[in-house]
Amino acid sequence: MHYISTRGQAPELSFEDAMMTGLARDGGLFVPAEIPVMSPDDIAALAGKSYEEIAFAVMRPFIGDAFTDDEFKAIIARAYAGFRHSARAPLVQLDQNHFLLELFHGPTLAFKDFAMQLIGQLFQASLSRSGKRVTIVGATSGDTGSAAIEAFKGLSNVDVFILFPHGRVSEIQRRQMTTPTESNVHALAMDGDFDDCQARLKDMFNDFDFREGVKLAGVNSINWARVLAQVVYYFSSAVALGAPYREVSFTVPTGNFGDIFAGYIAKKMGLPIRELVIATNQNDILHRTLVTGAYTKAETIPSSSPSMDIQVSSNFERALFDMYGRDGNAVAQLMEELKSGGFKISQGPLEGLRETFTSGRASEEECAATIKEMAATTGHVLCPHTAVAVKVAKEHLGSVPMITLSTAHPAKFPAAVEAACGVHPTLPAHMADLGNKPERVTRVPNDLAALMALVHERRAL
Ligand SMILES: Cc1ncc(COP(=O)(O)O)c(C=O)c1O
Ligand SMILES: N[C@@H](CCOP(=O)(O)O)C(=O)O
Repeated sequence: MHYISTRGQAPELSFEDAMMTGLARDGGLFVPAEIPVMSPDDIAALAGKSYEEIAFAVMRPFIGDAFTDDEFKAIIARAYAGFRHSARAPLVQLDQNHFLLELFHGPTLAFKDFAMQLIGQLFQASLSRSGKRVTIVGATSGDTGSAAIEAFKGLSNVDVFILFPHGRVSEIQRRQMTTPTESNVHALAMDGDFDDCQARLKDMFNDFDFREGVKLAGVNSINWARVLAQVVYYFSSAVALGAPYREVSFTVPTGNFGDIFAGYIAKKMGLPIRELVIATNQNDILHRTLVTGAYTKAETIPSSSPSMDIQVSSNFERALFDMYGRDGNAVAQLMEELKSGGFKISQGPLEGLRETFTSGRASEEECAATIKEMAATTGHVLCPHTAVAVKVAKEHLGSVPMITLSTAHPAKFPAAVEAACGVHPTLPAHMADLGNKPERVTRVPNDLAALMALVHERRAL
């Protein structure tokens, strides 16, 4: 299995090299040269299997010879051992044909743990084999950062620097990143918004001297391994509801497009998915793009679902690559145009996108009203990201089961949840003392040279 860049100019890499490299050297994102397909019989055979067994069956064809079967099984087992629910990703029925897929039972209470816990184990296995050490720099709008810190804290061969937008994450999200005491963890509160953080991260990857000098690695969903790990729960949930014999649809609260792109991969692998619905908050660039055909950046307006406050939706590039017939030059051209504000999608690719995805948006008022209504009618207290998705999913209910991804625990956003429904969601016991711990954070400017100097200075040699 080889991985190619969405911009067509970088060398093909193996799974392990693509994972350790993060961003391709031409600025593109790695995707598999071919998507392995599972037959209906292969999918039927997943019924009754544990999450870990499904994870092995779904991901194994993508990893090539990076790990033996036994090594990979052990890595998967360690990754999910710390989850607080034996099903790992349980389904909860909301209505006759509407289900929530709860993805917040991992250590940091967000869906990011599914991929980050696995990547943590994969990196450790790879680094202990090679004897190398790496510097991870990540950009977060709230959840990736804490999940990365949890997965890599205390490791002797990794430094982890997390850029988050100052003042634009919830207090719980911030404390998750600023209270760990391990010396290899560096929380950086940057001036600007998430797009600025992600842009500086990509700038670091595109500075080859810096990249080589600090042995830069990335664990955002620019890293293919992140997307791959997220494909698994599409299979586990669809099979639980009758796949391959019954179609299902998914609604996914979307920001950086990694999670819904994982659903797209599941569909390409043969999972019978009828609709993949993109749910956006008021920062609705993806919804507008599907409606108008123009990807046009707007000002990011802070919302109660801060992890989705994004304009430059990184993984959309992977979808465009497929829709443009895997033409790297065409994608490179679009990404060049994006630097000056946006681009128009040609008719054929746009039709492809519209056949593959549908979309919707929820305003702040609609998000709050959904939290209130769901608490009153079902007793389920939703996080704002999930509420955005539930609102949009309800507009797409049809004859097949709709699975809405519930991406974070409501206790990560207590102020917004309490304001919406009057319930103050409490943190699980393992995080109960989060508010009493001292914070350690460095305020940094939105300045590439200053950030690179800080990483150089702080990382352990
Ligand atoms: C809670 C939550 N929901 C939804 C999203 C959006 O996911 P993605 O960026 O993969 O589209 C994020 C951020 O990634 C998140 O943290
Ligand atoms: N919403 C994310 C933004 C980064 O997304 P990623 O999936 O590319 O890591 C967050 O919570 O940080």
